Amino acid sequence: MEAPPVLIELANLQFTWRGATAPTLDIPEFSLAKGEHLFLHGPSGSGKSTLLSLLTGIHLPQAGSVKILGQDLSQLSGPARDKFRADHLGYVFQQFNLLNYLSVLDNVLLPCQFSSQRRARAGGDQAKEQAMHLLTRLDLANYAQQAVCKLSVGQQQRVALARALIGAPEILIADEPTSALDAERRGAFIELLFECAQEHNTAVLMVSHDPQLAAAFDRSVSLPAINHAARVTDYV
Ligand SMILES: Nc1ncnc2c1ncn2[C@@H]1O[C@H](COP(=O)(O)OP(=O)(O)OP(=O)(O)O)[C@@H](O)[C@H]1O
Repeated sequence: MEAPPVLIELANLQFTWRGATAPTLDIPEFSLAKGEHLFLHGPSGSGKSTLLSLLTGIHLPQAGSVKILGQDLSQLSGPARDKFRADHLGYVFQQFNLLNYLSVLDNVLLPCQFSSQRRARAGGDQAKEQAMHLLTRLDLANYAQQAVCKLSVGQQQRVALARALIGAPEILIADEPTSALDAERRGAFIELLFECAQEHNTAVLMVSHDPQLAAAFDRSVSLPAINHAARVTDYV
């Protein structure tokens, strides 16, 4: 059987925050294949959020390459990277980042406003139907017209998932998406996330501190703690 296409490919990546005494990230290789569910973990400060900011093209590495769907992000201008992100990446944030003054349905539809590709894949003028399908799947259909601020934390989390998946982005990135949920609801949320991602043919890269969640994933990658002392002596 042919290997599934590679969606994310990092090679010889180095990134150092300004003023840091050691590279924040030094990753010889890293990849995510189509359909894969990858768990990324590591101690606080190991660079998980920094890595996500490179995968989403918010920052660029000083060395090496970040290729998403074969596109080297360093070759794109800032606005082109913003468009590329909106077209191909769904993102679930730790604090959800929902717009409180909009309804649940309008929050879910937001990516279709920023990306014509996502809108087309969501059915164009029928995007509302895909949004309602996702909301039904996530047990939120009755809340579609409610303001998101009236929802519980778990419900808001599911709205954030629906928003990330509308228009079937190739990659879903979830940054500590379960940290606001209790242990029981964490497992259920991950299960739902996988099911919905599969329906939309979306690969999943999830970051979490919680090693107990790793078992549910195809593969785990661990970022080591940044050893400033050791690196500094390296340079002496
Ligand atoms: N904007 C920034 N400017 C300078 N240094 C930064 C910046 N953001 C992060 N860092 C530094 O980069 C290192 C990695 O931080 P990062 O937030 O990526 O780690 P993390 O693994 O996501 O941590 P946590 O699990 O606590 O969220 C830390 O030493 C941090 O102080």
